[in-house]
Amino acid sequence: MRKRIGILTSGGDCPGLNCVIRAVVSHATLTYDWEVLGIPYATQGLRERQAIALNMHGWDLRGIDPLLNMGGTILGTINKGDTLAHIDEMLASYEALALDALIVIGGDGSLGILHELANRGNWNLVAIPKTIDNDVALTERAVGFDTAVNTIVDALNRLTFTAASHDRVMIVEVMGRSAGHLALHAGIAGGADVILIPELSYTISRLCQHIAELRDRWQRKFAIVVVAEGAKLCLEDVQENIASACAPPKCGRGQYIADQIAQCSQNLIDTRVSVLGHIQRGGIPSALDRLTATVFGKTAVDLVAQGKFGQMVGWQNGEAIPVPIQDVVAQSPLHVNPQGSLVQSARCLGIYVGEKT
Ligand SMILES: Nc1ncnc2c1ncn2[C@@H]1O[C@H](COP(=O)(O)OP(=O)(O)OP(=O)(O)O)[C@@H](O)[C@H]1O
Ligand SMILES: O=P(O)(O)OC[C@H]1O[C@](O)(CO)[C@@H](O)[C@@H]1O
Ligand SMILES: [Mg+2]
Repeated sequence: MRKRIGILTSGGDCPGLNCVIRAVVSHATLTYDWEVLGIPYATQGLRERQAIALNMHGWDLRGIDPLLNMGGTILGTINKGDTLAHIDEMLASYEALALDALIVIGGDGSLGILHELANRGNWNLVAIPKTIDNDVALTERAVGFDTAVNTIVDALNRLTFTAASHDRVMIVEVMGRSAGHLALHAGIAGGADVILIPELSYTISRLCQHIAELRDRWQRKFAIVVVAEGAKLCLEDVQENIASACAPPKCGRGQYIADQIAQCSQNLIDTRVSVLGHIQRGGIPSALDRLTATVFGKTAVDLVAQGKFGQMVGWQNGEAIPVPIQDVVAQSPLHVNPQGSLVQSARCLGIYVGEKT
């Protein structure tokens, strides 16, 4: 019998989601002649029993396929809501839509929620990792991360010249509440002098010392500081700074660090803060994200064809392979390894990445 599969995107949007949808729809229809239903707004669409028929090639009048390079998700997404309160409606929807399988594209948070739903409803679930945070376990790639890194690197390139022209310390706040992959990758690739991430706490005195050293020892009058939104102070500094007018969450991490740096020395240090915010989630997907999205989408459809459910498509050692969603959820969010090559390389290049653990 002709299969009917559902597909949804959940969690924060990112570049490359449409490219996954394109690959799934193309492979499912061309190779297997299945019907593909898009569930809008993730769990909300499931709850409201909404579905849109997706056909091959969302071509415009000139025959261009916009899904290859369009940011965001044509299905819409959500990253909040009390799913447990509406669990029965969602379970009933899967049955009512007569789905043979559901392909979900999500980050660690979404995969946890959908895995739970699938267990309770006995759904045939296949997952694809996406997130600019890159914190999904058991995969070396997640759709959207590469584009976000490139977006930040582009911003750092621009900020370096204006920082150098004015002898300023530029503080650049990037996303990453609990994992610092984005800050670390972009910071190294973008030539940052300081990278502060949730996994490695920093001290104000070492931060100030590093900025002073750049100036006094290396005659560098400007500096680039990349701060993840979840960067953490060392415990002793937390106690001292708790009463500070601008301690997080009263202010963002970037502004807080700018204030601390400005007070570092008698010499006036001129600071400016750029919060990149949701710019990091926008833009057209990079070539790498398009490739990852395409292979992930194709592999997910094959897993459905083979009846291999409860699996996420992961990227390991240059190949797309199935990994149990249960293990992914148990091991996520994936944190930066403080002893890993990236942190060690950053340190050897004279970047302050927080204290050694
Ligand atoms: N579809 C959803 N429905 C309800 N709550 C959600 C949904 N997606 C995410 N959340 C909430 O957001 C929390 C964190 O998820 P998060 O925002 O990290 O999404 P994600 O899927 O991991 O994607 P990303 O990290 O890329 O945004 C979850 O633990 C959950 O509380
Ligand atoms: O503003 P929103 O959409 O709730 O999401 C913000 C969060 O989502 C993420 O971008 C991941 O997509 C986090 O790094 C960030 O903290
Ligand atoms: Mg997440």
